[in-house]
Amino acid sequence: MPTVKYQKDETVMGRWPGSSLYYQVKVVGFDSKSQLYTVIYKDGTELELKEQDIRSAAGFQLRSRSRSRSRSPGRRRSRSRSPARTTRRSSSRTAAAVAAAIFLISRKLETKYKSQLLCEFNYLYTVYFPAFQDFWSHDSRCVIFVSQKPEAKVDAEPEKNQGRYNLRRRKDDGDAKPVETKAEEPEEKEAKPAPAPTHNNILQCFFFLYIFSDTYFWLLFLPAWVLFLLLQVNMEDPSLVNFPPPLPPLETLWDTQAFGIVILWILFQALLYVLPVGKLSEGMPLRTGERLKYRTNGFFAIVVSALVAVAAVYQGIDLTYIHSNFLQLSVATFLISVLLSIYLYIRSRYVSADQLALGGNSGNVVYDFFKGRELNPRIKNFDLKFFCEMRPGLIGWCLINFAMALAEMKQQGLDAPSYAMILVNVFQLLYVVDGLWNEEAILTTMDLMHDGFGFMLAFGDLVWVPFTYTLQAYYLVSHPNPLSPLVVALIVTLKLVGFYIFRKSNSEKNAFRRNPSDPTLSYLKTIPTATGKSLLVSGWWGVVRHPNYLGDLIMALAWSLPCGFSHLLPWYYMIYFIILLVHRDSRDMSNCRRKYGSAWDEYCRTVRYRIIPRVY
Ligand SMILES: NC(=O)c1ccc[n+]([C@@H]2O[C@H](COP(=O)([O-])OP(=O)(O)OC[C@H]3O[C@@H](n4cnc5c(N)ncnc54)[C@H](OP(=O)(O)O)[C@@H]3O)[C@@H](O)[C@H]2O)c1
Ligand SMILES: CC(C)=CCC[C@@H](C)[C@H]1CC[C@H]2C3=C(CC[C@]12C)[C@@]1(C)CC[C@H](O)C(C)(C)[C@@H]1CC3
Repeated sequence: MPTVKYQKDETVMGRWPGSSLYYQVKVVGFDSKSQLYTVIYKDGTELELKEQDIRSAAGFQLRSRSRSRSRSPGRRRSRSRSPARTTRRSSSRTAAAVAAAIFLISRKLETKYKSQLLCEFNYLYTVYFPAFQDFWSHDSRCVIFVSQKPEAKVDAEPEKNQGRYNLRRRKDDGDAKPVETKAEEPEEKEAKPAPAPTHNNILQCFFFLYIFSDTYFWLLFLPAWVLFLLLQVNMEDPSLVNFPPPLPPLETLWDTQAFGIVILWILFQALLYVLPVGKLSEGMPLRTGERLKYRTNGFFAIVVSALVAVAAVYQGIDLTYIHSNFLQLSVATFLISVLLSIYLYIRSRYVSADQLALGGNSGNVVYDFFKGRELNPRIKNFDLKFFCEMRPGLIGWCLINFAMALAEMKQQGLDAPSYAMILVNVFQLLYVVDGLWNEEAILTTMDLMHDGFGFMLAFGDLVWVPFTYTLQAYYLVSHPNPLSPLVVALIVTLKLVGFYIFRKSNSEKNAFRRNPSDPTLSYLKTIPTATGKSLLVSGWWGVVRHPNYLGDLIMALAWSLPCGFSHLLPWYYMIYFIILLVHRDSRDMSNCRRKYGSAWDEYCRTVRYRIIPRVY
């Protein structure tokens, strides 16, 4: 191609359709008739782009940096010419609030991390106040930050969504029938400019940023919160106003035996995990195109663990030790999660860029330690993230619940556990067993596909899940709540409804992602996207955007109801879960918006509610 601007095999930056994001692409050809370049993205997606949607890689970096001099008159001119910007600039109060926020936040951090923080600001605001994303993504400081990250997305154009492109679906795409062929159209409609953020939005944003993005805050808060809950549940009258709860002497928190027991438990689970029993499942394709293999024998692991636990009881081993030494066991597990996170951080310094997650590589040690750098840390075939997420904590949760049932019988002199305890035990066991039975499905979740493995997940999987998800059972040990058979029947019905929605919707998406041309799913309507993947727009995923969260929330309600309404503590899981799922939904929404662009907007227009039909 001697006369064209970009040559075959040249690495350039190509605009991602429907957005103002640029990725590194390779030129594979030029069609002189249509004047279109065929380019290939790193994940193998081929697109046809016009010349104006391509930038030279070197010039691009330079431009991004030079644009950072925000006081340059040229820049000011180009920004104010954009109609969307004019609207956004209308509020000088907004600008003042942003400036104040930036100033205050920047003072918190060393200069080196400022730009990272600004991007966190953008991310958080995107999550809480999506309108702000558009506004902020034009800020040059963010451009600098993202352009410094390896393989990161780069936003270089102030005039958003003006790119015209011609899409070609990936050759190997085998998705089910599309509901429309929007992505095949040569021209994309102009996206509506986002509404201008208000002064209050900005201040709220600042508040969220200040509190939530502070990794130090979270690092201290999460363990302290677990400690607070565990101290509360031991009290006769647990309440938020018991603050601070009476602290036991510090030296009683450490117990070598408890530490040994936790280590043995993790090793036992690790042994079950490596046994050549069960299926070897393939994970989703990585950025490199590679697919990792996972030993999905979780169901086998829980069955063996249950048999061992029952055998131990028959051998006279007193499992109520778990109840009476709960605090010590949690402290030991916390220590293990910290040691594991340190190991994960150190090893992540030696892996190639391909193996890093997209978040969590900011260069700020504490932030990266918390978020996790490496995507799939493995020791040979032993996948640490997958193992921790699905085994010691999850199966430990059921073991603890079982021990609480024994402790209830002992403490209250019962021959059998109470109805409430049985319901909590059976419901949560069903949830875990279901997760392990469908273990393959976890390979398509956000955590496995996108998140790095660091303190947050290590602590979440090993400490948070087994020691806070068991609070209802723990609570019932010393707070009996008799239930009539009618109430039992109603709660069971609620649980079954929730479970049905949860299972059906998760299975539908999982089956579709694994094989989009699965004949059993051919009745479903889909929307094609530029990435080659399609979005389900009928069936469960046509009712709300996260039907699986809806089912999960209904189940959570059924877990709390058996504990009654005397205290807030057994409702803690329900409250936490609403916050977690609303946050995850927002995070997922902005990720999908980035990934799928206008196709995602189309999906959101068709399926209007996020989690609860006609409500939210
Ligand atoms: N008990 C707990 O503590 C807890 C905590 C969190 C989550 N969970 C449960 O874990 C399960 C997994 O949750 P998750 O947060 O990972 O999210 P998820 O809902 O399973 O996955 C979201 C992903 O699904 C894909 N997707 C979204 N809409 C789609 C559509 N219309 N058609 C096809 N694909 C679509 C997108 O990924 P791609 O397009 O990239 O495939 C999106 O990123 C849920 O059931 C949740 O309730 C439980
Ligand atoms: C440290 C904090 C506050 C959060 C860490 C989050 C972490 C505890 C959760 C993130 C994804 C969750 C999850 C399950 C358990 C809790 C998490 C790991 C899950 C394994 C529970 C069982 C289900 O059947 C499931 C669908 C397999 C769940 C997948 C997601």
